[in-house]
Amino acid sequence: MTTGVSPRLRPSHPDARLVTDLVSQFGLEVRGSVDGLEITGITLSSKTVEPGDLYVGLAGVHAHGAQYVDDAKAKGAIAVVTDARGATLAARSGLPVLVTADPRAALGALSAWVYRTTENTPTLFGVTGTNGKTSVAYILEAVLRQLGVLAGLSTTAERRIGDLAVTSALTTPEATEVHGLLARMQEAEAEAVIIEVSAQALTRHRVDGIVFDVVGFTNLTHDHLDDYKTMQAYFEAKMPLFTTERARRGVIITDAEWGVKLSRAATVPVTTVSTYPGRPADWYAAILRESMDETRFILNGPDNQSITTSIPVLGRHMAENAALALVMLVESGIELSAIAAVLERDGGIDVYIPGRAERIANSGPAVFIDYGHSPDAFTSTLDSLRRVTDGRIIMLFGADGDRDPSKREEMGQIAARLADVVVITDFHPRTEDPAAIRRVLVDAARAAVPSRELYEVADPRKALRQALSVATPDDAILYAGPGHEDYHEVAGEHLPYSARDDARLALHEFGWL
Ligand SMILES: CC(=O)N[C@H]1[C@@H](OP(=O)(O)OP(=O)(O)OC[C@H]2O[C@@H](n3ccc(=O)[nH]c3=O)[C@H](O)[C@@H]2O)O[C@H](CO)[C@@H](O)[C@@H]1O[C@H](C)C(=O)N[C@@H](C)C(=O)N[C@H](CCC(=O)O)C(=O)O
Ligand SMILES: Nc1ncnc2c1ncn2[C@@H]1O[C@H](COP(=O)(O)OP(=O)(O)OP(=O)(O)O)[C@@H](O)[C@H]1O
Repeated sequence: MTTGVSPRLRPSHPDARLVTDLVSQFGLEVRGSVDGLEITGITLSSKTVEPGDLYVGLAGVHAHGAQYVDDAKAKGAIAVVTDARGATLAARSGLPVLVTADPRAALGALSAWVYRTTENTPTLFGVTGTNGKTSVAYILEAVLRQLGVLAGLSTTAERRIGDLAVTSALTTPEATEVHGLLARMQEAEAEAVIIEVSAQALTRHRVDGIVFDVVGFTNLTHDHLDDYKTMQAYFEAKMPLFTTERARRGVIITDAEWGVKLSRAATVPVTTVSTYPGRPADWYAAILRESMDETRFILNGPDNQSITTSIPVLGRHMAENAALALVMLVESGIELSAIAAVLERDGGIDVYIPGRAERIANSGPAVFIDYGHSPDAFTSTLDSLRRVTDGRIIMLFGADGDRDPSKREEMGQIAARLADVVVITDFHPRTEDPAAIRRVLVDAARAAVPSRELYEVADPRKALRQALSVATPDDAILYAGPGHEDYHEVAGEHLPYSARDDARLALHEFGWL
């Protein structure tokens, strides 16, 4: 069992910077002496402080970071940045304290200065949207690799540069970590860096201090209304990524109205992509062929530019993600003909997206582990699966505790409408009562389709076996939720659980593997 503090990637040979320079650069109020002090890093969690760090004590939802200053000092922090309240809390530590009114708002600029990330910056790609960010990021990285370009990656699943990877805790890391990561990628001579940008990241200043060369938008659908209350507020949280303060140009999927609205609100030059010929857009993607393992599509753009290629993943939405990634690459200055040549050479986009419609085995019923945890993600994957499945679709899922409860009913309804068999289980209950979460899903599914074959099985291991026990080799099982993750979060603890490993084990037990 673990409480899950993931390691961070940060520069291995950081240049030291004088605290006196930092103070004058940012006009900080100093309490204590900083003469001659040098810092080599910056962090806002005492748990991840390294010797020589500037520790930033932020007011949080549960605590004030300055409370942990003794822990930070013990790990080697040499000074603290915090607000007025934090300065009082940090005084006892004896560390010099640098005071600013809103440290979170200053964090991006401070971190960029500490790690010098505004110098020699690689080409920066940012991806946002409710669903598809991780997938687009992996596709961008794959195509860049196929083009011979080393790209660093920051996703919900992992932060990675070449063979060096660490597991992610947040979709978008805090600003201190983003800039440390960027500096590490610069050290590794990455020519490009791809960062998934969540709405929360924009709201909480996590990508401040970065100007992306190209930003991409997938879609905006029901999620995170616990944070934003309305879809309009959620839209307004994402919109600033498409302004000149944060980006140079944008690529937007305009299949739905939110994309059209964003393309109008953006203050950067925008290129649009659609999968509907009737929609006004600069580029159109059309599906040519779909199977459980591959989606082939054509993408046509201005000046008769065209590419026909495939992505080795199930789903129209994955082709849409690929189209967005390809147009983002074109907008970064890469010729489509150069991309077409390497994709032709390699037989398509050579990408592995962990836990996104990931097929577990090629024998027995097709089992897909998918990170879908919103109504639109369910719809997209179930629709795609229906088009390529001869037998029945068995949908196994649960819902996150402590995350937007308003989407649960819709998830239950969609599963009941679009699948043939529904198995409802526990996902990450976190601090909520798992039975109460299941009850909402079960009631919504039953109300939507009273005749639907439905099982409620709390233990996910047993639920998976329940799904397999009713499956034939022609059927498909969609296990939505766990994706790449290797834990279940229950009451503040991470319990080991990998749906991918368990699916392999279960397929063995049933004699399918
Ligand atoms: C609501 C939210 O964003 N909360 C974030 C916030 O937590 P918090 O304000 O509760 O922090 P706190 O526990 O009060 O602690 C205050 C300060 O003390 C520090 N501290 C705390 C304890 C300690 O021992 N030592 C220490 O230094 C913390 O680092 C923090 O700076 O600061 C923490 C430290 O950076 C984050 O881990 C935490 O993200 C939580 C886990 C979270 O779930 N965030 C979600 C909503 C989120 O950001 N999601 C998006 C979108 C995902 C998607 O697209 O689906 C994401 O980008 O991941
Ligand atoms: N373009 C899309 N449209 C609708 N659903 C999608 C799309 N792309 C992916 N999905 C669904 O959303 C799930 C999550 O995909 P992905 O991880 O790429 O999105 P994300 O935006 O990064 O989400 P998160 O930040 O929660 O990881 C997939 O497993 C799939 O079910």
